[in-house]
Amino acid sequence: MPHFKRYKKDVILALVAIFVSAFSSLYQPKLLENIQKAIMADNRDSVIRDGIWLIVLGLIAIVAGIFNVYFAARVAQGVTSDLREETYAKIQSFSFGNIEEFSAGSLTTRLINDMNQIMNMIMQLFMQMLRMPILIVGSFIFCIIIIPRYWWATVLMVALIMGFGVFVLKRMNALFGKYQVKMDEISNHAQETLQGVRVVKSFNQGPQEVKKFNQTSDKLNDYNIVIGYWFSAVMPAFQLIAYLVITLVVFLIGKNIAAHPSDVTVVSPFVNYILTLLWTIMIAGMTMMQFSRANISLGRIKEVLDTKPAIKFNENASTEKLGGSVEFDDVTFTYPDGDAPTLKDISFKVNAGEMIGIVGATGSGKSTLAQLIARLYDPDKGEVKIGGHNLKNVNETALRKTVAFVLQKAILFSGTVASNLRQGNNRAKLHELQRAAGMAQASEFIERYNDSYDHEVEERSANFSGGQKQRLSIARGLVAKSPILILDDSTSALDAESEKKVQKALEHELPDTTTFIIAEKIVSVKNADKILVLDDGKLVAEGTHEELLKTSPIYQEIYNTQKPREVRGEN
Ligand SMILES: Nc1ncnc2c1ncn2[C@@H]1O[C@H](COP(=O)(O)OP(=O)(O)OP(=O)(O)O)[C@@H](O)[C@H]1O
Repeated sequence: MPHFKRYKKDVILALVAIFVSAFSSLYQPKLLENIQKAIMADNRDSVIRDGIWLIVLGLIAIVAGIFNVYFAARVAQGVTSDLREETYAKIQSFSFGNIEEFSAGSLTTRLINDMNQIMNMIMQLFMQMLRMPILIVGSFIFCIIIIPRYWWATVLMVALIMGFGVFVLKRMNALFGKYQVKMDEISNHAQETLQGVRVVKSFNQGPQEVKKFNQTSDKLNDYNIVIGYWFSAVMPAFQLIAYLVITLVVFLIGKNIAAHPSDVTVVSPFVNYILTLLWTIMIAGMTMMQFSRANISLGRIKEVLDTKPAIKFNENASTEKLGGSVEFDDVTFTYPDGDAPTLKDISFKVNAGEMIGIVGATGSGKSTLAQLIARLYDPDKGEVKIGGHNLKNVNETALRKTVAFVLQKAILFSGTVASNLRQGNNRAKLHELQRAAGMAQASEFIERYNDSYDHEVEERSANFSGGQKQRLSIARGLVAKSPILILDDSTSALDAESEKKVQKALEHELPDTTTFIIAEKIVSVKNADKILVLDDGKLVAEGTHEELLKTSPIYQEIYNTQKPREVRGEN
C-alpha cells in the first residue's frame, strides 16, 4: 500500500475508468431487452431512443477501457520500478553473509522475474480484478431480474464453476511454488557456468553442463506442461457448464412459451448475461492464478526487504576517516554456514603507518582476517578496532574511507579505466589516477591505448589480462588514499620485476599508510615491519622476517619450501 501512495492520482483515474467501463458494458444487454420489447410493442420512438443509448454506452465503454489501460500501466510500471529500486538498494545494504544465504542467482531472479510477475499483477488488478466483482455481481443480478422463475439455473452455474475453479486453483498454487524454485536453480546454474565459461570450456565441461542444465530445464518444462494441462481443461469445462445451463433455460422457456409468450424477449439478454458471467468468472480465475503466482513473487521480494542486514553500522557516528591503527582483541570468527571457527582467539596490534605481512598455508584464514578488518563480517567473539574504535560502533562511510581493500580476485566493472579507478574516490583528478596507476605498474599499458584512461572496460573485463586486472585493481585501491590498505594476494599475477616495483612504490610513497600484504610468497612480505603467521585459524607467531626465521618453526617451514633464491629476492 505505501508504494501506491505516490501514484494516488493515477490509481483514482484507473478506478473511475474501470467503474465507467464496467457499468456501461453491464447495462447494454438490458437495453437490448428494452429494444426487443419495444419492437414487439411496435414502439418506434423507444426503439430509436434505446438504440442510440446502446451505441453511446458502447462508445463510453471503449473510451473508458482505453483510459483504464493507460492509467493501470502507469501505476503498475511506477510501483514496480520503485519496488525494484528499493529491493536493489536493500541488497546493496546486505553483508556478504546475507548475499551468500540468498545466492546471487536467486537475488537476480527476484529482481527480474519476480518483479515482472508483480508488475503484471498490479496491471491486472487495475484492469480486471476490480472490474470482476462489478461484472459478476451485476450480471448475476440481471440474470435473475430478467427471468426470476429460473433463478436456480444461474445459481447452479455459478456454484459449479466456482467449485471447479477453486479445486483447480489449489493445485496450481502448489505448482507455481515449485516452478519458481526451479527457475532460481536454472538462473543460478546459467549465471555460474556463463561467468566461468573459460573453466567450462578448458576442462571440456560443456556437454556435462548442458546435461545438468537440461535436467533442470526439463523439470521446469514438466511443471509448465502440468500447468498447461490444467489451463486447457478449465476453459472447455467452464464453457460446457455455461452452455448446458443456457440450453436448459432455453428449453424450459420454449416448453412454457404458450403460458408466457413475452419470455421470448429475455432469451437474448439472458444468454448475454450468462456469457458475461461465464467469461468474467473465467478471467477472474485466470487472474487469480496469476495473482497466486505473483503472490509467491511478492513473498520472495518481501523476504529480501524484511531481511535485516547482518551487519549494522552506527549511522550517528562521525563520517570522518578513522585512524590507521588496527587491533584484534581475542577475535574468534565462524562463517555463517561453517561448523567450526575459521579464526580462533586472534590478538595483535598494528600501529598507523606500519607495513604488515600476513602469511600462512592455504586456507589458514588470511583472507578471512582481512575481511574482518573491512568489517565484511563481524566476529563471534572479541573486538576488531581501527583507530581505537570498535568497528561495531563506527559509521559505514567512515570505515569505507579508512580501509581500501584490494581483493584476491580482481573484479572490474563495465565502463572505462578511469571510471573503475574512480570507484576508489569519485572525485579523484586525472593526475591522481595517473599517480596510482604508476605505483601499481599499470600506466605503461593504460597509456598505450589511444584513449588511455577513457579506454573501455568490457563486461566482466574480458578485454584485460589477469595481470592487467590486478594492476588496475591495486591502482583503484591506491586512488582511495585510505589510511589502511589491504592487498589480499593482489600481486600473484604480476611478474617478479613488476611485483618488486609495486612494493617499492608502496614502501616509499605511502609511508603513513598502514599496509597489509597477504601473500603466498615470503619474498613479498620480507621487508614488512611485522609479519603475522597464521596456521589453521590461529595466530602462531608475529615479528620481523629475521625474528621469525629464528623463532617460528612454521615460518621456517614455509621459508624452506619456497626456493631460497626467490625468497632472498635474487633473480
Ligand atoms: N564465504 C565462506 N563461507 C564459508 N567458508 C569459507 C568462506 N570463505 C572461506 N571459507 C573457509 O575459511 C577457511 C579460510 O579461508 P581463507 O580464504 O581465509 O584462507 P586463506 O588463508 O586466505 O587461503 P588462500 O591462501 O588459499 O587464499 C577455508 O577453510 C575456507 O574454506
